[in-house]
Amino acid sequence: MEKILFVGAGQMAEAIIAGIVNKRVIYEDNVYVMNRSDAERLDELESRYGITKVCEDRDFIKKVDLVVLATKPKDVEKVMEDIAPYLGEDTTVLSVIAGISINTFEKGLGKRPIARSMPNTSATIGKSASGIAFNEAVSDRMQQSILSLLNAIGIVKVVEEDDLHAVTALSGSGPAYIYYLVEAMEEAAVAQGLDAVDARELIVQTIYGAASMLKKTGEEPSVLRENVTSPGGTTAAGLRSLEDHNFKTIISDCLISAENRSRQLGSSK
Ligand SMILES: NC(=O)C1=CN([C@@H]2O[C@H](COP(=O)(O)OP(=O)(O)OC[C@H]3O[C@@H](n4cnc5c(N)ncnc54)[C@H](OP(=O)(O)O)[C@@H]3O)[C@@H](O)[C@H]2O)C=CC1
Ligand SMILES: O=C(O)[C@@H]1CCC=N1
Repeated sequence: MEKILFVGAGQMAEAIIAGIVNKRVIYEDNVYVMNRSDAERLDELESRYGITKVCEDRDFIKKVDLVVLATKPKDVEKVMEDIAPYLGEDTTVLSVIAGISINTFEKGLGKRPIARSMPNTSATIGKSASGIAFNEAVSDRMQQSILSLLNAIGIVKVVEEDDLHAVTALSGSGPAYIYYLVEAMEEAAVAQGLDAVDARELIVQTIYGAASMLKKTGEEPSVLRENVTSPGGTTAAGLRSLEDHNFKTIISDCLISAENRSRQLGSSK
């Protein structure tokens, strides 16, 4: 793949750009970005990553191999209208937009190679957990190129398109749940008398250590949990409180709400 153009220059576009440029999957000279109106933002991305902004020159879109759509779902109709006339016949489109189906893109952009993915913002440091589905027009070669891109920013699972709603709820939104957990643990620890800075460091290391244990030992989470839990001890007391508050139901409701919202975003188009 030679040239990539990001349409949309927000949080998610930057996370992917940072990941692929820092990992050298593609030279920054071959990465381009455009947005709707925020010129300062394009300058910021240019100077931060050495990539190139595309402003008025819509014909440039014809010259790229891959267009990454990274706008909000509500803007998708307008974006498709804006870029459709300029897409080359074989240009592949990779969406990172939550909820919007491949079928919607085929209708708005014509039958062409389309990949629909769901990365997360940890792409910034090469730690995204992404899901992806392709339409049948994406060649094996292009699939491999796109998978290489997503592998460079973390891990990627190829899934049935419909499962992307669940992936969005799980790993697309997932970092926010973990950050919320950190906020809650920190507030509670400070209320118990710990220094906020110490508490933050202890929490981050605890989450990092637990995630690393899961990854490195390959052990079941329930086994690792039991290893921590002494009979009649502190962990058992803490876990009992989580059970009393229906922790698993809370998490299940959280994922179902997010999945439903992803479906709604798609069906309102
Ligand atoms: N943030 C996250 O954690 C994740 C987000 N996503 C998905 O990524 C997408 C983008 O999210 P996020 O980066 O947070 O959003 P932001 O609001 O940060 O960025 C949206 C970008 O889209 C641009 N834009 C809007 N309309 C147009 C248009 N007509 N033509 C060109 N550019 C346009 C905006 O430009 P301007 O500023 O000039 O208006 C802006 O640069 C969403 O669809 C979301 O579902 C997926 C995974 C994770
Ligand atoms: O909140 C959202 O809709 C987007 C999709 C996944 C993460 N952020």
